[in-house]
Amino acid sequence: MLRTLHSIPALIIALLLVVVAGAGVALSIFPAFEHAGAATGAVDVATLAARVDARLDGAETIMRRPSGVIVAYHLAGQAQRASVVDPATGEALADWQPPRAHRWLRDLHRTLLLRNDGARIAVGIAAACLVLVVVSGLFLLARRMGGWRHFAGRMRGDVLQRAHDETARIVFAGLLLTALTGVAMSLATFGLLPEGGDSEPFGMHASGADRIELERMPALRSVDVAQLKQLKLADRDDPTDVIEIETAGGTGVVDPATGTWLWWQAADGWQRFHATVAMLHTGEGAWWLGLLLGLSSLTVPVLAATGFLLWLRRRRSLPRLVGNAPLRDADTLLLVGSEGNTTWGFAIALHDALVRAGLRVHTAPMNDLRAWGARTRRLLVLTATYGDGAAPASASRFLTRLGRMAPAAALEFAVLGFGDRQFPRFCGHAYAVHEALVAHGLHALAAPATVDRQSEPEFLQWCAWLARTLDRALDVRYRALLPPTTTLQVVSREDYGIDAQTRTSVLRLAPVREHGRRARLPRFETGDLLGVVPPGGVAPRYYSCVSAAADGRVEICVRRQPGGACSPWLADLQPGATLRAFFRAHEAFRLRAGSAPVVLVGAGTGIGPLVGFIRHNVAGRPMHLYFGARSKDDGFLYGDELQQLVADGRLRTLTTAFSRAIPRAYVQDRLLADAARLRELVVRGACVMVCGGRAMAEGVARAWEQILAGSGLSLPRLRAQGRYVEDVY
Ligand SMILES: Cc1cc2nc3c(=O)[nH]c(=O)nc-3n(C[C@H](O)[C@H](O)[C@H](O)COP(=O)(O)O)c2cc1C
Repeated sequence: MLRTLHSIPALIIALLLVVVAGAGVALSIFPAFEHAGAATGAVDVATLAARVDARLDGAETIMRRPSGVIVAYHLAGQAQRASVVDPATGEALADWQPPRAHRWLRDLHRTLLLRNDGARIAVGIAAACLVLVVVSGLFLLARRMGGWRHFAGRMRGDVLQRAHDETARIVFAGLLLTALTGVAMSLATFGLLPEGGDSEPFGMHASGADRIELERMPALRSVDVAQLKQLKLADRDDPTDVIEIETAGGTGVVDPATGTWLWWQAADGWQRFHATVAMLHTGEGAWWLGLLLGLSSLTVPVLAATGFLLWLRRRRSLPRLVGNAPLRDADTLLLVGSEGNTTWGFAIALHDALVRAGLRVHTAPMNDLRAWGARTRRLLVLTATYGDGAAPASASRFLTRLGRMAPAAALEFAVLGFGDRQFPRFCGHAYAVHEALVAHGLHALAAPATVDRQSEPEFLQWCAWLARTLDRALDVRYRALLPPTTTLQVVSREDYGIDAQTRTSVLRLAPVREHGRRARLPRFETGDLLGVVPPGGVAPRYYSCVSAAADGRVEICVRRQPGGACSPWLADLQPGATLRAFFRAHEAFRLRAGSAPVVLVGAGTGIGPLVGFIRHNVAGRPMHLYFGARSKDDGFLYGDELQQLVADGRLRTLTTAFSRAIPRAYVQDRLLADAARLRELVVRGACVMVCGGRAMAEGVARAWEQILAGSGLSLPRLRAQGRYVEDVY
């Protein structure tokens, strides 16, 4: 609902807003320019009027522009002239004319807003839609960030998602202000808001033919120039004429014979409201605000374009279900909680297997649940987790809806969570759903199970358990929903390791020219994952990228797993061979920006992304590497290059641990030996990046717990701050 509320109006109004906002941007920047040229100095209106009257022949009207510039209309010969005047002397400084570009843009903006009824309605609706888009976008963003508490926290997602979210986070206040004031101005142009200021002066005359000097008029002396909008002086040739004045505080008429008020009406609430709205919308009168609003509006095209691309991407990867039974007929309800859609790949495989096994299955997003089907006997939930253990987009309303539904004691259920162990609340949403279903009276078939980073074996293991529980054979044919792939060619390879069966190879790959299009790599960073589907295979295997797209090639480390589905094939590819692969962002394993020291810990192929970070460390940030291999001559990946990186200062220290040397040592032993130095580094703000197998990562985490003991810091705290990150496989 929130997403629909956000995307549909966003798409409809994006174009219109780009035009209106575009002219608005430029307009809102003009007050800032004008302000730069405004003369300053506090005087009252009587003094200003006297000075102008003394210096300029036939001065008729004095205006103070919202930017502070004073403009006087006076006679020059027979013609009327407008001059910018110096309030300190009343002297004309230059002819005044609004800049041509300003006039043109103002006319365009106003034609859209004021002259043409259709356009006025469209712009009014667009402004209302913008309010909706900004507010719904704000809630969506808060949800993605894991709640309002984390609203200012670190952004996650790929480049496109981050560009959209980060821009929105910065400019939402400016856009909301523009939208709300735009709605108010639209309502006012349609007469739906009162204008205020009901009474008008009528038939006012000077009390005598003799006029006192402007400078001595008490009414004009009581008004500061900063308050002035417009002052119309009395006609010299008409002894009965009066002085009319409009200020920020109200409107009045002054008797030139006495200099006192003939009539005064203070601005009422509505007039003040409209003046404030106009000032907030246009920035006229507050040049810095105009600049801020202008810059926010400038981001509308960026938000529209990135939002559209995100929407398109989500739509393209939506799943297609075959043989989906209506809820009322289904004995099995399969609910899916997903945001990036990969969980749907598993759900479709399970759906098809259950249907083949003779069950009547209704599969739907978790948010679609409104009631239990009359024949539903079991509920299966497959859900991902986002934010800080929160629901993914397609499950955001599930728990609230469940709370409103009737208890269903006859229903049995099982939950399978999809997540990433590197997040502190691994599969947090799956556990929350399990508990809510138990609390709702449903019967749990088992404790929640989990799948780490879309692991096919873990999923198949759960399916095997389900088959036994249902007492049915389940033929699960999983096909990952893969993103578009790129063809890569092996350019070079280096092999490490004595045993040919378990050798590790470093492969360097380059993009290939396809369909006549230039060979180019999609964007990816060091530490992101390269997904490779082996010939005849269905599920991708992921390899950490050593290089980044900016390096112009893809570099990965592949360790042959005897009997493995992908690595023996991949590691045997010779230069010239091609493969198809795709990239997956691995946000949780990015090098933190800044100059704080970095402790890199890796073993085996885990060295890959760590070497990449060091290679890119041209600024010489302090980096300390702990690397575990079998021995100096067996599996010591990048041995020569690491020495070189130490020599040129990109790597501060290199500490190795060889598990097949005498005495044998593991990286965690080296870490503990350096405990005092490492504790000091972390206390001073260092971050830690660990890459390698699970057993190594667990050993390393235990070592860090000991290292940090008594330092006032803890591993969970470092993890929560994003200062202890792992890439574990
Ligand atoms: C922004 C973001 C936040 C995430 N937060 C968590 C989390 O808190 N816990 C977790 O176990 N997994 C988390 N994940 C990992 C996803 O749950 C996991 O990749 C899942 O397989 C995605 O499924 P989907 O593509 O169907 O949405 C997060 C992923 C992203 C991109």
